[in-house]
Amino acid sequence: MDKLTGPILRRRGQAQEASTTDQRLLDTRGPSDWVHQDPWRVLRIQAEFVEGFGALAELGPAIAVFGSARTAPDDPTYALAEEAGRKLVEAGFAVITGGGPGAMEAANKGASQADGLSVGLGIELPFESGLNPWVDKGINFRYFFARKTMFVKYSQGFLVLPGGIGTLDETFEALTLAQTRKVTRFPIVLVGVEYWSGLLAWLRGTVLADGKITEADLDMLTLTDDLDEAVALMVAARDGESW
Ligand SMILES: C/C(=C\CNc1ncnc2c1ncn2[C@@H]1O[C@H](COP(=O)(O)O)[C@@H](O)[C@H]1O)CO
Repeated sequence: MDKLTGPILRRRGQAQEASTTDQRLLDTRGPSDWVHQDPWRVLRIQAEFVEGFGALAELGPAIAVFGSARTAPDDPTYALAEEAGRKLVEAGFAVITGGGPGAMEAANKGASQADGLSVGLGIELPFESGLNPWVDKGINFRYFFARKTMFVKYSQGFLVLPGGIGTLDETFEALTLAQTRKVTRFPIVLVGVEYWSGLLAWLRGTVLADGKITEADLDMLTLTDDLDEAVALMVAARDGESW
């Protein structure tokens, strides 16, 4: 016998519902464990996309700045991140970070103090840190994948400061999307020659040498210590010039 529960068809021994969907909706005495189940989570995930798209749709040109959550305020990289935030604003960009501490906080601080748009895409973590005080427009996400979509959709370039696993994840996500042409090619600039050289040497000496990537893949990355060069690349890409 066919049994239809909403759009779901069940036949031949598939678990049968004892009631219809609308009966269960109207029955307030029913169990509430469904709010913790995956089908319900899909709605929360959708809500994150809707809120993110709604909040960021009119942002204008923006650059994502990635970098370590652990960069201390007395670390020279903190000052560099602050300067990056400021210079990006002076070049006409909004600055998007992960909204957390360290390099994210510094880039938001530089952007905010330069009277630019300082955006933080925070993430709910088991250890609470919250949005840093220099975020002027913030969204808190539960799901990393929804948050990552926002970085890629609303940034015209990525400026990557020294960082750890989170920074590497974000950088390689951008590289994967650019390599597979899921996004238009955009600048991905690693700032910090000493810090990033080892990674680039390994990519060239092992990954490229073993045929797992091409020279063109490596060309997607720019390595520099010079923030002006980094910002100039972002500007050229935004203005449709070759870079
Ligand atoms: C580790 C600590 C707090 C973490 N808080 C974060 N808040 C927001 N975004 C974060 C946080 N941690 C990582 N991220 C994302 O990854 C990148 C930095 O990761 P890394 O491993 O530190 O390189 C960053 O760009 C964020 O998008 C308490 O110190």
